[in-house]
Amino acid sequence: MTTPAHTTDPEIVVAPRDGTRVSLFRRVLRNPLAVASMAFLTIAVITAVFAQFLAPHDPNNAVIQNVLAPPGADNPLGADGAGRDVLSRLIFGAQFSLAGALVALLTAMVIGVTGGLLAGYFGKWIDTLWTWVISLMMALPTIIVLLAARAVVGPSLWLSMLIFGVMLSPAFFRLVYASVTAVRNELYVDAARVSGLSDARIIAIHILSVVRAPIVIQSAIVGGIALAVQSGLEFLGLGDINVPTWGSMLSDGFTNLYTSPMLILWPALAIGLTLISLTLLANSLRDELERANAPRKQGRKKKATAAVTDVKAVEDIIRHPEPAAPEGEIVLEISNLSVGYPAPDGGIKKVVHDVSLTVRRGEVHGLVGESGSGKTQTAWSVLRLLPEGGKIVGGSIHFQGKDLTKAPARDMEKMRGRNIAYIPQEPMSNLDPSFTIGSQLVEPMRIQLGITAKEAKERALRLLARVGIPNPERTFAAYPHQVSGGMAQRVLIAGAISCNPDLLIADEPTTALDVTVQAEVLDLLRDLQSEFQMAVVLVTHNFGVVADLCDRVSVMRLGRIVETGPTEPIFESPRHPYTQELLGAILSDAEPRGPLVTTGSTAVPTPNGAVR
Ligand SMILES: Nc1ncnc2c1ncn2[C@@H]1O[C@H](COP(=O)(O)OP(=O)(O)OP(=O)(O)O)[C@@H](O)[C@H]1O
Repeated sequence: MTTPAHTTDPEIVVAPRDGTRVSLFRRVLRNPLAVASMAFLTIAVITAVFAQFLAPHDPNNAVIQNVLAPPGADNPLGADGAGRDVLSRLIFGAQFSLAGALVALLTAMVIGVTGGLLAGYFGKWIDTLWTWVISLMMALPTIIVLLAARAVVGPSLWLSMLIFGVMLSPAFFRLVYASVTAVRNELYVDAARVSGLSDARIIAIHILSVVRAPIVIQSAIVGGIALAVQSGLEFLGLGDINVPTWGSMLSDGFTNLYTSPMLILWPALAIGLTLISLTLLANSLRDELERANAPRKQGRKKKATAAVTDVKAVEDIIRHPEPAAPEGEIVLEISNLSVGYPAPDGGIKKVVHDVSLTVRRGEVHGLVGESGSGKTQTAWSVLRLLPEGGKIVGGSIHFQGKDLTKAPARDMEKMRGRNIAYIPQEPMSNLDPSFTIGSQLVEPMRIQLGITAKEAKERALRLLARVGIPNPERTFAAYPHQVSGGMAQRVLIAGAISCNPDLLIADEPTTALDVTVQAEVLDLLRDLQSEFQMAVVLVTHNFGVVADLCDRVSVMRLGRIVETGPTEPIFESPRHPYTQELLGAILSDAEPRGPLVTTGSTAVPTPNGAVR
C-alpha cells in the first residue's frame, strides 16, 4: 500500500509520484512475462513488416525437386509438400496472418467502440438501435456466416477477416457500453457539460479515458481469437491457397505429418507463441490495471453535512447587513417559468409553477425553500440542463435579453461556462478522478476563451491563488483525491469564474462542507461576486447563507415562489406564513435546548427547544 508523503500544506495528501499514476505501459514493463511477450510480438511484427527483405525465397515458388526436402543450405527449414521454402513461407506467413488478424481486430474495434460510446453516452433511440444490431450479430453463428461468405465471394483472407471483425464487434461494444453507462451520470460529466464542453469533447476527454485501458486489454484477447480462428479456417483448407499464412502451412504439415513431421512444428510454434504472448500480455495489463484501481487509502473522509444555523451568527448578520448592491442592468429575467415531467397518466406533472424573478448585475439572489420545493429545477432550467424527461413547459428565461428557452442547443453550449457558470453542491464528485486538477481547469478555458495551453495554465494558477489555495502549483498538478473537500470546492469556484461569467449559479455550494470551511467559502464567494460584479443565483435551504450573502431572496414552496423581495425586510417582517415558519425554525429567542432524552422515550427536542 502506498503511504502518503508528508507535506507542509495541511490540506494536500500527496500520493507518491511513482504510485498508481505511473503509466500503464511503464508498470507492465516491470513484469518479466509481459516483457518476454512484448519482445516476441515485436520480433513477429518486425518479421512481418520486413518479410520481403528477410525471406530467402518467393514463398509461393514451387520447385518440384525440392518436394518435402529436408533442411539444407538452400532451404534452412526444408521444403513443403509442393517444394516451397518453409522458412520463406513462415516469414511471409507472419505478414499475412498478423495482417489478417489486424483487419478483424480493427473492424471489431471501430464498430464496437463507436457503437458502445454512442449508445452508452447518448442512450435513448441510439442505445435501442445499437443494442438491437449487436444482439442480432450475437445471435448469428459466426462459423456459418464465414462459410456462407466464402461460398458467395470465394476464399479471400481479407474479406473473411473483415466479416469476422464485424462478428467480433459485440466483444468491444459490451465492454465500452458497460463502462460508459457507468460514468455517463457521474457528476463530473455533468460538470464538464456545464463548463461548456461539447458532447464530442466530453466523450474524448472524460469517457474515452475510462474505457481506454480495457480496450487495450480486449484488443490483445480479440487479436488472439482472430488469429486462432483464421488459422483454423486455413487449416481446414478454406483459405486462399495463393496466400502464405501460418494456417495454410499447418494444413500442409498435417497432410505430410507421417513423412515430414517437422513441417507442422514451425507454424504450430509461430501460432502458439503468438497466442500465448497475446494472452500473457492481456493478463499483465489486466493485473496492472486492477492493482491501480485497488481502493486507495482515502485521502480525506467525506465531510459531514453541516449547516450554518448558529442563531446568534445569523442574527448578527441581519443586524449588520451588507450594503445593498446598486441597481444594475438586468442580467437574468425569469417570467412565469413552469417545468414539468411526464406523468404516468400520459400528462405532464409540473414541479415548478409560474416562477418569476429578476437578477441584476452585481446582485445575489437567493432561492430558498425546503427540499423538493423546486429550487434546483429552476436553476437547471436556466442552464437548460434539466434531467431526462424534464421540460420547460411555460414561461421564458431572458439572459441578457436573449430567451434561453428558445436558444439553439449549440448557443447554450457556448454560453455555459463562458457566460453562465455553475458551482455544484458536491465538489469531489464534480471533478474527474482520472485527470489532474490543472488539466480540468485548463481545458474549458482553452475552448471557451480560445487561449493557448500555456496562457490557460498561467490563468489557472492565478485563479487558484485568488481563491485562496496556498500552493497553486502543487494543487494544479494534484489529482482530486489528493485535496480536501474545501479545496476541491475552491477549485470548482476558480473554474466557474475562469471565463468571467455574467451569471453564476451556485447550487448549495457549501452544503457538503464542514462549518468552518463553509464560512471561508461563503467569504470567498462574497469577495469574488463584488470583485467580478457577477449576477448570482444562490440555491440554498439555509437562511444563514441567505442572510450572509443575498441582496434579494425568493422563498419557494411546492414549486412556487411564495414570497420575494430584498433580504432585510423579509427577514425582519416575513409576510407569508411559510416564510414565517421557516424563519421561526432558526431565529428563536428561546433558551438553548436541553439535553436529548435518550432512554425510555423516543421524544426529540424541536428546534426551539420544546420536546415533541
Ligand atoms: N428527474 C425527475 N423526474 C421527476 N420529478 C423530478 C425529477 N427531478 C426532480 N423532480 C421533482 O421536482 C421537484 C423539485 O425538485 P428540486 O430538485 O428542484 O428540489 P429542491 O428544492 O432543489 O430540493 P433539494 O434541496 O432537495 O435539492 C421535486 O418534487 C422532485 O420530486
